[in-house]
Amino acid sequence: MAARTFPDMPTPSSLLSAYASMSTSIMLFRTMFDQLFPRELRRYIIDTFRFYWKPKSSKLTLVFEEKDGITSNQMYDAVEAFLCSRINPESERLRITKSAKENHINVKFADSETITDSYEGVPVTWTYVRQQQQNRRGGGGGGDGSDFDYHGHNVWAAERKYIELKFEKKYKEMIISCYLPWILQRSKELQNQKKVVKLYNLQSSAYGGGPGGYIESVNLDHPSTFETLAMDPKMKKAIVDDLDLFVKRKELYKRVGKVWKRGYLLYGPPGTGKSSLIAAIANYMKFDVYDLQLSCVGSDSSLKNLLLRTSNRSILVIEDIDCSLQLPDRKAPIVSKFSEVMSKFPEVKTTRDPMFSLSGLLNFIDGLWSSCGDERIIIFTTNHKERLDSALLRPGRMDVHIHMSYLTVDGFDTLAANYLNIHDGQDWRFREIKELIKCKNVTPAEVAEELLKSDDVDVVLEGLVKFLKRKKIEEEESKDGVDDDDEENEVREAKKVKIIS
Ligand SMILES: Nc1ncnc2c1ncn2[C@@H]1O[C@H](COP(=O)(O)OP(=O)(O)OP(=O)(O)O)[C@@H](O)[C@H]1O
Repeated sequence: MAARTFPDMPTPSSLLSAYASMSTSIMLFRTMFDQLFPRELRRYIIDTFRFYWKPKSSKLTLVFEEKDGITSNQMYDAVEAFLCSRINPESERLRITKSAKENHINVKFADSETITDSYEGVPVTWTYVRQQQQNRRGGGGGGDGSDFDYHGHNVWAAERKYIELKFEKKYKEMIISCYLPWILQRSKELQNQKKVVKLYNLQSSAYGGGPGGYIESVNLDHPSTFETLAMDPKMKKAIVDDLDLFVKRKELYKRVGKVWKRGYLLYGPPGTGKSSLIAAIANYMKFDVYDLQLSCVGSDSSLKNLLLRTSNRSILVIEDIDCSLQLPDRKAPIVSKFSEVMSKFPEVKTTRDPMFSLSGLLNFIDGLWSSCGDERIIIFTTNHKERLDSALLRPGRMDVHIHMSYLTVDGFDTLAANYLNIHDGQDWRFREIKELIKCKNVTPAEVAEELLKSDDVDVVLEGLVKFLKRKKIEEEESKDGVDDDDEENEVREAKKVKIIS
């Protein structure tokens, strides 16, 4: 059979000559283009051409930066928490962390690791990125571990962390208006389930707080809960109800234009459980605690930097406010430890504001959080409420005043159950102990100390009776001068939780 021929097929030699003439034309065009147009115009034409002819990607990438300026990015935190719950068996790289105080290992997303997820059937890809960036500033420094480059600039490495979300462009609306809000909600639920509450120590860099402020967190391993607190049961209930109401009222706060925050003032003698109550609130709410050392804040601006580093759903604690702020007048400047030290060396120039003021603190509580704070609790503690400036106590600043009293008989029942596992009626000495407690000012801390002295219940209770009797005698000896009315008032006050607003 004769071989079939294709008359329209170009022959190899015709293909070769077509290619040769085409390359000659291109070279000719290029030479003309180079000769006719100046360099800048050529570049402009080429860039425009490239812009319109670049193949368009059908994918969109959203970037979640760890920081938004100097404040933390709530969306990044939410996504990070959410992705920890999405780690699957296919993951190839995971980050493992554990601090000395933690008794479990944390498994986290490692850099460059990718996780695929889907929302309403739309596939999305998450990638975690960590980048070392070299920053440069002129002169000085070096003591913070940074280096100098060959121009004498101070160079230090900063880390940029971000998470990328990639998906088909056509789902942009759905991802932004449905998927991301769902992640925010989900991360909140996950946070509520989290077992570990963190404690951050807020102090400015001048006092060892690191370049931007606070030092690393530790787990708040405080065992105190509302069950273990020796406190009037009605008072406990009033506090728990107030906290529950506060978290439920997001919409109300928004509607009336108030910052979603609640201020508590805990006052009472030392050892009555103010710190224990803070820990109980943190454990109940699962909120992290930021302990602000006012005496370690150099100026209004470092206070601002510190407060901007705190996150939502947290408790800001300022203990012993009367000792931290020594001036009763809110307009008067408060010379901080830092300023006090620096004032002794006038030759040392400092770029810091010279003083830190109470009005700075108050403005912050009101102003700063109105722009970037949600679901915040602020707790002040003091042993001397009467020494505080009325500006601190007014509603809106300190909404609930809680008097932490000396031990009550109900409080003793709680301590006995916690420490000795015995209850009222199980031991004949309870009656005598309660009579002594009723007429004596004894703190829960003192009684707790006695209850720890032995494992033998008899030894402990006998020791406690002796301790209380001894205290009674001591107090009676030094009683002269103490007004009975004052004591009665104290007991009456003890039963109060004052909700101002
Ligand atoms: N109301 C209480 N219920 C249970 N334990 C308490 C209570 N008050 C004190 N304690 C015990 O006493 C210890 C010290 O109490 P805590 O530090 O909470 O008192 P405080 O009022 O904060 O004292 P300070 O004013 O000196 O800081 C606690 O660790 C706890 O063991």
